[in-house]
This record gives sequence, structure tokens and C-alpha cells, in this order.
Amino acid sequence: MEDGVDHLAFERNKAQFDVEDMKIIWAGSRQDFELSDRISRLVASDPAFRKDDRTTLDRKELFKNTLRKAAYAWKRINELRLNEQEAYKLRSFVDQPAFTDLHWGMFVPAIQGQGTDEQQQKWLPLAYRMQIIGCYAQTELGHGSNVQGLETTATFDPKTDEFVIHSPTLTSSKWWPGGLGKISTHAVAYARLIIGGEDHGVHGFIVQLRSLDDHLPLPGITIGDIGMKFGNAAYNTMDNGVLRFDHVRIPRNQMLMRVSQVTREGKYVSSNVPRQLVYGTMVNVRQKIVADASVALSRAVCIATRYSAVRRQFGSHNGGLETQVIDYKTQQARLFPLLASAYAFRFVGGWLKWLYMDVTERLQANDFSTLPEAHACTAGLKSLTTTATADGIEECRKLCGGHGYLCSSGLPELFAVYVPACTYEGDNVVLLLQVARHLMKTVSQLGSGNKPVGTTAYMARVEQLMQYHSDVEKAEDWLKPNVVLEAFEARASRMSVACAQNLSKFANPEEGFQELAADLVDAAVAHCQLIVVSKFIEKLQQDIPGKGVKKQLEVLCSIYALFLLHKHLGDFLSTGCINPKQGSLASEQLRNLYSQVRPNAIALVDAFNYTDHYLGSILGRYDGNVYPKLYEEAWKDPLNDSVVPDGFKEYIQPMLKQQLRNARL
Ligand SMILES: CCCCCCCC/C=C\CCCCCCCCCCC/C=C/C(=O)SCCNC(=O)CCNC(=O)[C@H](O)C(C)(C)COP(=O)(O)OP(=O)(O)OC[C@H]1O[C@@H](n2cnc3c(N)ncnc32)[C@H](O)[C@@H]1OP(=O)(O)O
Ligand SMILES: Cc1cc2nc3c(=O)[nH]c(=O)nc-3n(C[C@H](O)[C@H](O)[C@H](O)COP(=O)(O)OP(=O)(O)OC[C@H]3O[C@@H](n4cnc5c(N)ncnc54)[C@H](O)[C@@H]3O)c2cc1C
Repeated sequence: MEDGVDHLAFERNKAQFDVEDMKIIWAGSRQDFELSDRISRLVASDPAFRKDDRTTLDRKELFKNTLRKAAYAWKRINELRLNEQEAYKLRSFVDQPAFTDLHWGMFVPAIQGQGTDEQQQKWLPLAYRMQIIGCYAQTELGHGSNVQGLETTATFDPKTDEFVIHSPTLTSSKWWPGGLGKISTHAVAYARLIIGGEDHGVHGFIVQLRSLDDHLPLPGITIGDIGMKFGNAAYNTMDNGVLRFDHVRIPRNQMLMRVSQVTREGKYVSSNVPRQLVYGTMVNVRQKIVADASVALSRAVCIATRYSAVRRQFGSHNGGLETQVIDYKTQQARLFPLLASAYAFRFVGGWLKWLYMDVTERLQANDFSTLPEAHACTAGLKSLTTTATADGIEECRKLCGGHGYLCSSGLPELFAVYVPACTYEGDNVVLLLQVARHLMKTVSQLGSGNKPVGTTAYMARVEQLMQYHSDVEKAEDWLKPNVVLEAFEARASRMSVACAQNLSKFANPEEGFQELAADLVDAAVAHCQLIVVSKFIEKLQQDIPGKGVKKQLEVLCSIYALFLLHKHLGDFLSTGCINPKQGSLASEQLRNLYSQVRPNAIALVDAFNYTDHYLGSILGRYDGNVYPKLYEEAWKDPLNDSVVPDGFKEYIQPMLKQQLRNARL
């Protein structure tokens, strides 16, 4: 079959909505769309940003290639006088993880969030001009999740007005920070503050690591890359590093002092702000990771959807065309929930960005009331969306059959780059346990007149939700947003209340929390899924212009919610929120919804507006011209440079000759 081009054009004609209008909804606004469109085309049309050769490079070549691209991107950013938002887009579309992600994504925000005005004035201009390059050095060989367990020390020396940064043990070696291994000149390093023998807990310090003249490590610094990581190219473009401090001295004013200060006399002074603000950079990045989940998942879904329309298997009658695999109901039941999830994560990501901006403004006005909500939402949604996205990318690979396993499908690399998102910025289980603590606190305060707010506001109706039984009678009832919302609220609140009741049976609450951790994680997932569903529904209550656009989003919203209901049917049944018949009606409705998405599927992924360069996938090409390009690509593999491979004469020929001799004997 070599008519893939015709097939996708035919698919596009089937769409029942205006794809150009959907592009604006996906991008967030017309302005955002135009920005992304312009910058993605700029990157795609520049040969310096080609990436199809990435998987054939060895680590050193790959790393050098990354440095070249980062330097070239910076040159273009300056030449074109791109603003912050445009520069961020350009780095994203270059699509090659690099030290710059950590410089702009964590080092700069750490100083912005935790530095005093004076510190910001000193360090930020240098960082903005990239006259220094920074990383975020928190995790150690022995401690990642448990930040309070970090061992690196920063001991105040009142004689010299300095801190002495030291790695007392092997396990205190900094381990993992991106950009640290080979490039960063500076780090925001996290260490226990020790004054006069007293431990004041973990704080951030700006530490210079390498000379700005010859890039050699400064005295007392041992530094390097931690080695090859999962996947071939993937995240190996990044120099995740190891770092040991041997009594490295830094001036006192290099402790980030917005949250607490150390005076010249060595007095520890806490500002009137919560100590958790030291963790603020992580909250910021978790929020970005949620938005990024929709990007990674939509890339995979775009590839799998286009390829599913091109690929045909079975069902040929009288020599006619075989069936497009996208028409198999099993393919639809695996693919369309992922398509719906990509849209769901897009909208919840937009909402979370708003929440983060809101909490940031409040913090500036010394209002800390929404910090626990911001922490719980960013932690929980980071966990939920990255787990679903990593699993979803792998599912998309399987949806593409054997060809999905080829690097030229783009999926192996996307998966390998993406999957550590389940671990970095907080292991996903550890983060869900944070959400669970927040939920348990909320439940415990229900009777106290402390009204739950924000995303836990539904708990205020806990008595009503404990009595709830779904009144769904027919499949169409599951299309009503309130019906879905109530079922999700009732399930989430019942799971939280059950955990709280079980916890109260333990004399020691911490022991109970450990014992019930698996149930608590399930309750946290139910709560986070409710947030995503409710934010999708809220999005649909806004004015959504464009022919047929709202209708498509309603279908996707119902698919997202009913797919979750189907997947977690055990929760909904065991909490008594719905009965088995209502569960079957939801599955029936889901099948109807899949049929409604089918004619629109290609246009729904076109709405992501990804260039072929960004997708980096032969299977996901816009023109659907898959087979000729796959065939062409195979010949470009370095193994095909020679007809007889290196090593044949050395190893295989003697073996063949030996067999021949044996046969003759
Ligand atoms: C195909 C892709 C190609 C790539 C192309 C690249 C292009 C790039 C451009 C654009 C893309 C941008 C997308 C973004 C992607 C970003 C990439 C990122 C790269 C990866 C970098 C990774 C960095 C890291 O991993 S840094 C290290 C992160 N480490 C962690 O997350 C550690 C996790 N642990 C913790 O956070 C804590 O230890 C804890 C929360 C688990 C426990 O803390 P503890 O103090 O012990 O707290 P606890 O006693 O439980 O609670 C005390 C109270 O404090 C509250 N609390 C805890 N944390 C916070 C917080 N953060 N904020 C507010 N409050 C907090 C807690 O609730 C308790 O409150 P209570 O009221 O007392 O109950
Ligand atoms: C690609 C990548 C990039 C990174 N970049 C950076 C960086 O730039 N800067 C930086 O500082 N760090 C970075 N990190 C480190 C990262 O933040 C940590 O790996 C992460 O926080 C997880 O911590 P850990 O490795 O200690 O996992 P662990 O906590 O050791 O987790 C191991 C297992 O134990 C479980 N577990 C741990 N604690 C609990 C608990 N309380 N209850 C139940 N289960 C638990 C986890 O669920 C997991 O299954 C990076 C990591 C990766 C993979």
C-alpha cells in the first residue's frame, strides 16, 4: 500500500469541526498559537537543528552536538531579539534536553524565588546573559526523596564570615543534577545549615563550581558525569552530574536568604514566611511538568493516530484494501482515551499555571493561605499526569505494532526521554503521599468549622456525598457533566473518609499512615482524577468559539471521565457510588463516544499543530507517506554503509569456513 498520502487527506475531509479553531483552543489563545507556530517553523526550517541523526551518535558526539545546538539556539535568540517566552519556545522546539533546561528552569527560578532583592540584583543579570551557567544541586547519592535527610553541610565560620560547604560522606555526594556534570559554572546547592554546632535544616546556597577562565573545577570541588542513562540518545544529551565538596568556602551572602537569614554575628533569623518556601522551585517546576505532560502525550498520540489511519491489516475482500487499524474497536479503546487525556492534561495544565501564578502573587503580599493547596495540586497532578503520559507513550508504541519499535517512529526516544518524569521533581508515589496527607488533614478538620477550600471544597458536602447513589438509568445519562462529577466526588470523598476512619484505629498516626499507604495513594489518585475531570468540565462552561469545536471537546471530556470510571470500576462499585448495571451503561456510552471520535481523530491530532521536525517520526508524518520513507530511512543506517559489515571477516567468515571444513571431513 503506497497511497498513505490519499488516506490522510481523506481522513481530514471527514472532520466535523474547524481544525483551525481547535488549534487556537489547544494553544490557549490566538497569540499563543501564532507564537508556537512561528517558532516551531523557524526551528524546523533550520538545518542546524536537525535531529534525525541523533540515535546514531555515540555519547561524546551526542553531547558535543547538544552543546553546539544550545550555543546556536542562544545565538539565534539574541540575533532575533526573542523575548523570554519566545526563547523558551525555541528551546522546547529544539527538543534536545540540555544544561540550559536546568539553568533557565531551576537555577534562575531558585534565585528568583529564594534570593533577597540584593541577591537577585547581583546574580540574575549574570544568569540572564549566560555569563554564568547554573544548575540545581539538591539530590545526593543517598538521599533524593527525603530532602530533610540531605547530608551536605554548610557550616558558618564567624571568623571569616563564610560558609564551609562540605560533603562528609560518600552518600552525601550530589548525584543527578542536570547540567552539573560537565557544564555548570555555578549551582544552587542544598545543604544543612550549621551554626555553632546547631543544625537549622536544609537551605540553598549559591556555589561557584568551575573557573570562569578555564572551566576547571575550583579547589575542593570534585565533579563529573554520572554515566550513561536509559535509552540511546534520549536523556543522554544531559550531563547529570556527581559533585563532592571538600570544605569549600563561600561568602555568607551566598546563602539564599529570602526565607531565613544568617547575620554577621551568626544569628539565625527566620522571616515571617513558611520554611517550605525553600521547596518553592520544585513547586514551580512540577507545575511546568504538568503542562509538558500534555505535550509529550499529544506527540505520541499524534504519531499513533496518523499511523493507525495509514496502517491496514486483515479484512480485504476480493483483493480490495484491508481494514485501517484505526477502525478496530480495540485500537479505538486503547487510543482514544489517550487522545482525550492529552486534551484533559492540556486544560488542567492551564488551570494549574493560573493557580501557581495566583499563589505567587499572594506570597508576595505575605498571604500564605493557599500554599498547602498549591503544593498538593502540583504534587498530585505532576504524579498523575506523568504516570499516565509515560504509560500512554508506551501504549502508543504498541499501537504502532512492530514499526513503533523502530527509532525512526520517534516513540522509543520520546519514551526514554519522558519516563524519568515519573521520578524527577519528586517520585510519583512520594508525591501522592503528600496529597494523601493533605486530604487526611482536610477530613480531620471537617467538623471543626474549618471549611475546605479550593480543590477539596467538595468535601464540605461530605455528608451528602456519603449518601450518594448514582441515578443513572440509561447510557446517555453518563453524558451529563453533573452526573459524572458527582460520581467522581462521591468516590473520592468516600475513599478519603475510609482512609481517615482506618487511620483513627491506630494509636500512632504515623504508624497508621505507613500501614495504610497503598490505600492512601489510591485515595490521592481518586482526588487528582476528580480535579482533572472537573477542570475539563469547567473549560467546557467557557465560551468556546469555532464550528463544531465545543462538541468535539464534550465528546473528549466524556471519554476521559468514562474511561477512568471504566478503569477504576472497582473503586466506584466498592464505595457503592454506582451499581454494576450503571458501570455497564458507562461502557456502552464509551463505545458510542469512540464512534463519534473516529471521523474526527486525524483532525483532532492535527490541531496540536506539530511540525514533522518536532514530531520526529516517520509513522506520524503529516502527509502519511509512511512506507516509502521508512524504506528510505533504513538505508541510512550506518550499518548499511558497507554491504559486508565490519567484523564479518574477523569473526563470521572463519566460523563459516570451519563449518565448511567440518562438513567436508
Ligand atoms: C521530549 C522532551 C525533550 C526535552 C526538551 C527540553 C526542552 C525544555 C523546554 C521546555 C520544557 C519544559 C517542561 C518542564 C520539564 C522540566 C524538565 C525538568 C528536568 C528535570 C530536572 C529535575 C530536577 C529535580 O529532580 S530536582 C530534585 C527534586 N526533588 C524532589 O522533588 C524531592 C521530593 N521530596 C520533597 O519534596 C520533600 O522531601 C517531601 C515533600 C516529600 C517531604 O518534605 P518534608 O519537609 O519532609 O515535609 P513533610 O514533613 O512531609 O511536610 C512538612 C510540611 O511541608 C509541606 N510541604 C512539603 N513540601 C512542600 C512544598 N513544596 N510546598 C509547600 N509545602 C510543602 C507539607 O505539606 C507539610 O505541611 P503540613 O501543613 O505540616 O502538613
Ligand atoms: C533524569 C533525572 C534528572 C534529575 N535531575 C535532577 C536535578 O537536576 N537536580 C536534583 O537535585 N535532582 C535531580 N534528579 C533526582 C531526582 O529528583 C530524584 O531521583 C527523585 O527525587 C527521586 O528520589 P530518589 O532517587 O531518592 O528515589 P527514592 O526515594 O530512593 O525512591 C526509590 C523507591 O522508594 C520509594 N519510596 C521512597 N520513599 C518512600 C516513602 N516515604 N513511602 C513509600 N515509598 C517510598 C519510591 O516510590 C521508589 O519506588 C534527577 C533524577 C533523574 C532521574
